[in-house]
Amino acid sequence: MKIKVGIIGATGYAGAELVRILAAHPNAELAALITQSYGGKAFCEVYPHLYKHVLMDCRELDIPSLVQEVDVVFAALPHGHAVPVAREIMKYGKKFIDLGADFRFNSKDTYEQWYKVEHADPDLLAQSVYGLPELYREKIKQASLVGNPGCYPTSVILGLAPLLVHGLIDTKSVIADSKSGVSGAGRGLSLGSHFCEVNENFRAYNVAAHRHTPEIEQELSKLAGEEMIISFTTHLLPINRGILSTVYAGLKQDINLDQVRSIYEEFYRGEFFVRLLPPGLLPQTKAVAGSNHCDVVPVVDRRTGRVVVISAIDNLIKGAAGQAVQNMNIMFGLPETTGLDKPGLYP
Ligand SMILES: NC(=O)C1=CN([C@@H]2O[C@H](COP(=O)(O)OP(=O)(O)OC[C@H]3O[C@@H](n4cnc5c(N)ncnc54)[C@H](OP(=O)(O)O)[C@@H]3O)[C@@H](O)[C@H]2O)C=CC1
Ligand SMILES: CC(=O)N[C@@H](CCC(=O)OP(=O)(O)O)C(=O)O
Repeated sequence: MKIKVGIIGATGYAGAELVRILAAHPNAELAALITQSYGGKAFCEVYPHLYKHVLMDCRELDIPSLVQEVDVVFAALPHGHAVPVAREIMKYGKKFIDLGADFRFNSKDTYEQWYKVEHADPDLLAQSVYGLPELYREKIKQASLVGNPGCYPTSVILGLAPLLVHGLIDTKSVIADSKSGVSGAGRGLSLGSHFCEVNENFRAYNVAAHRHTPEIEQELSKLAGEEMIISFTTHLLPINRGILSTVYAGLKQDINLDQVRSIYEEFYRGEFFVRLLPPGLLPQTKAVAGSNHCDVVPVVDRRTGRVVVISAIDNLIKGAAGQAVQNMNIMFGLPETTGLDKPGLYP
């Protein structure tokens, strides 16, 4: 039996990655590719790399007909747009996975404050599960509505989780310094994404104001069991895909690297997608590009008493579409790695 899938926002960068992954997924069947601008056009005209792999046309959203054809719907839309769509689709008993920010928050007020839109359905928000499988697998199994994590939060939370669960770091001392490739900004045109603005350039943006800050703080606070506030700075790298986060935190006790590494080994034992790299290797964006892996390495700096954690993901895969498919696999009782077990591309 194949899971019938609809994708709303299939023509964005995250949506197109969903299409690519699901076209090769042995237990999924693409049923509807929904767009706002390309109705009636062949999908492979919008994304030629999928010629001969995806034969469908794009179409516009019509919920009554869509729900007759699908078991699950993914939304890869700008924030604010998924809520009304999820509400209608879920009335028909269909599962819903949102790649945007509309269902990630425990608090409607926090979402509204940072995303500057009203949340149109707080009751639905309360039903959603935060879709980070390595932390919430059991809840995701029961969920009908999943808020897929943001790309930067995935890298920072997976990097710090073992240290927080073991109470090893000073929770007031965390600084996360993250860098992303340009596909993180989506396919839409904007001055900041132009070739001449990005190429041979490197800059910080949204300093002390990035909207992923409260999402990261929400999850770190749950892991720590206390309210956490962090410094979080994002930077734009002149590459297509990839996020590298460098996270600094003060250690609360004298602990050596071997002890820290064994805590990570234990925490991520059995997790295929999170790779604690062996001594001598450090995470890099090229080593995860095209795969659903999150590479992690903690380093103890005994001179400063800090731990430095480096983590890397592909923002479009573990940071978006791959993680969303991982969630779908869990929600439908499939092995979690189905359709996602391929290594990335190198160079
Ligand atoms: N890019 C990334 O690395 C990540 C993205 N995300 C999230 O995923 C979502 C999609 O991001 P991304 O793919 O980058 O964005 P894109 O800008 O590349 O794509 C947006 C998609 O949404 C559709 N769309 C845009 N505006 C509307 C609207 N008003 N009504 C209906 N559909 C609309 C577009 O349709 P059309 O093409 O027809 O105009 C397109 O399919 C966002 O919420 C983003 O935050 C999450 C993690 C990582
Ligand atoms: C490089 C780049 O611009 N990245 C985006 C990623 C944010 C994103 O995808 O945000 P939501 O999923 O929370 O909507 C940014 O920093 O805004």
